[in-house]
Amino acid sequence: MKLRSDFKVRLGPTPTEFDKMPEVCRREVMEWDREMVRLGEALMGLMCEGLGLDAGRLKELTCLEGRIMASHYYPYCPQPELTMGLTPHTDPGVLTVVLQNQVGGLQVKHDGAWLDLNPVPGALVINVGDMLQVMSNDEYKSVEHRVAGNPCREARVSIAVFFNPGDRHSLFGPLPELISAEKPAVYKSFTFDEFMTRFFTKELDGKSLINFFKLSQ
Ligand SMILES: O=C(O)CCC(=O)C(=O)O
Ligand SMILES: [Fe+2]
Repeated sequence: MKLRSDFKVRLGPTPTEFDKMPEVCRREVMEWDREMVRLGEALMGLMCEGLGLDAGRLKELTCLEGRIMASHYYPYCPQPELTMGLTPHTDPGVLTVVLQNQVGGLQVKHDGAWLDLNPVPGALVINVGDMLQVMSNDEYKSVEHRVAGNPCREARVSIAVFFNPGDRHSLFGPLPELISAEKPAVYKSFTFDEFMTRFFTKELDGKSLINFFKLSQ
């Protein structure tokens, strides 16, 4: 049984051509993207400041540029306990912004337990992704999340925008400013291309991908 349908659009660094997008929503997608870039820049600035870095550090590293929008449609599921809307995973990129409708089902793992992220009208969910965990040298942790099977007669709809490094071929690793004798690098450096190749060849199971790039301590 198909649990959900997805609609994915590449927004950057090279956007999908306007006339290749479904006509019914192309203007809205472009407008949403413009707002997401503004929001992403503000969020990344705050995350940098939280690490004691210049507010523009992540932007300089092209982290605003690689954007993908994924819309998910989770239909009603008569036996939700037998299935999942989306299996547990962490998002591979830097940050993710998620808009969800009123149905609910998104859960995050906290202290080993799954907590419901009940929808709040007008609110967005912001996830820290694996690349931000790596670049922050474990100061920020990517969040494990999943979506339960939908028990409501109404469909669940969500729209995620993933912020990834636009530069897929340079090496990324813990930022040098955050490495010291007391806090040595936790991860080796790798390209985002290499990271995504591994992401797509493994089963999505929690945090195993990021662990692959850990240096043995
Ligand atoms: O549907 C959601 O709320 C979450 C989607 C998600 O986690 C993803 O696309 O990576
Ligand atoms: Fe996700």
